[in-house]
Amino acid sequence: MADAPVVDPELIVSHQFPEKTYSYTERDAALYALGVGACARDALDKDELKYVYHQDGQQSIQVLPTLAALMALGYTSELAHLPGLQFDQRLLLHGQQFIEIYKPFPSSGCIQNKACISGLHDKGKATILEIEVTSYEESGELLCMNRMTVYLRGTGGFSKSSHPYSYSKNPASKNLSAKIPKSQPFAVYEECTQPSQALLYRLSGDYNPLHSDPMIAEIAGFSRPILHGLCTLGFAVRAIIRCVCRGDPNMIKTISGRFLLHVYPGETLITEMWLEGSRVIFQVKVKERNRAVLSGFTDLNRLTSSL
Ligand SMILES: CCCCCCC/C=C/C(=O)SCCNC(=O)CCNC(=O)[C@H](O)C(C)(C)COP(=O)(O)OP(=O)(O)OC[C@H]1O[C@@H](n2cnc3c(N)ncnc32)[C@H](O)[C@@H]1OP(=O)(O)O
Repeated sequence: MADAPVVDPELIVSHQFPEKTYSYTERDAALYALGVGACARDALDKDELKYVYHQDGQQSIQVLPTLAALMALGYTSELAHLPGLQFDQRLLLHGQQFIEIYKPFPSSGCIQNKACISGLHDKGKATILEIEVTSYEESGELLCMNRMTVYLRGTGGFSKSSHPYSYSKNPASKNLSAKIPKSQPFAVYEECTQPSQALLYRLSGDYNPLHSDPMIAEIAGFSRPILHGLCTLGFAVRAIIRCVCRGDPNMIKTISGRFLLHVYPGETLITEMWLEGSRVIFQVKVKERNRAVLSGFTDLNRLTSSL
C-alpha cells in the first residue's frame, strides 16, 4: 500500500535540484527517432531516413527537435524523494510539455542540465507540479529549455479550498493546450502507432512501468499499458516537420502541448495542423476512439512564402 499523500508547498518550491548530465550518441538519436515512428511506414522514406542513417553521404544523422525532452528526463527520479512530497508514483501522469530550442542539436553530445521547481498548484483532486530544465552544451552554450508539468492524481487538497495554493514562475505557461480553429486544417497526417510502440520508446530513457507493465497500468486505471505522452508529442511534431516544414527539423523553435487523454499503443494518430503566421496549431486525435489526446502549438523559425 502506498503511503498517504503529503504535499508541503514551502518545502517543495524551495528545493534545489542537483545539476545533471545527459549524454547521447548517434545511436541514441536514431533509436529515439524510431521510437517516435520515423521510417515506420517506409524504410526508404526520403524525409526521414536522415534521422536514422547517414543518408546521401551526410556526415552525421539529423536530430529530431523533440529529443530535447530526453535531456530533462533525468529529473523524473528526483520526484520520488522530493522533500515535502509523498505520493503514489503509479498515479502520476504527464500533463504538459513546453520546449524552447535555441540551436540545432548535434548528433551526439554531453549536455549539462540545471533544474528548478517552476510551479505548484493545488487542484483539489490532484497536485500539478512544474519543473523547468535548462540544457547547455559542454562549451557552455545554451541549447534548449524544457518545462514539464506532472499531474499527481490523488494528491491535492493541501491548501484551503477557498484559496487554493498556486505558485508559478511563468504564469503564462498555465495552459499549454491550444484553441483549435473552426476552419479546415492546413494539413492532416495520419499514422499508426505499433502495439510495441511504448516498449520501443522506453529504450530512450523513460522506463516508467505504466508504459510496459499490465498490472501497474491496471492499478493506474488503464486497461493496458499506455503510450508515453512524449512519444505522442514526437509523432505530432514529426508530422508538422513533414507537412509544414518541408522536412527541415531545424525550423522548429518552440513546442507546446497538453496531454488531454491517454493513448494505447497500436492506436492510429491523426494530427491536424493550422497555420497562424509562423505558429502551427495542432491537435492529435485517436482515430479508433475519435477523441482528442493532445493539443498545442509550435512556433517556427522561418516559413517559406509559398505556404
Ligand atoms: C520531471 C519529469 C517528469 C516527466 C514525466 C514523465 C512520466 C510520463 C508519464 C506519461 O507519459 S503519462 C501519459 C501521457 N499523459 C496522459 O496520458 C494524460 C492525459 N490526460 C488526462 O488523462 C487528463 O487530462 C488528466 C491529466 C487526468 C486531467 O483530467 P481531469 O479530468 O482530472 O482534469 P480536469 O477536471 O479537466 O481539470 C482539473 C484541473 O487540472 C487542469 N488540467 C487538466 N488537464 C491537465 C493537463 N493535461 N495538464 C495540466 N493541467 C491540467 C485543469 O486546467 C483544471 O485546472 P483549473 O482549470 O480548474 O484551474
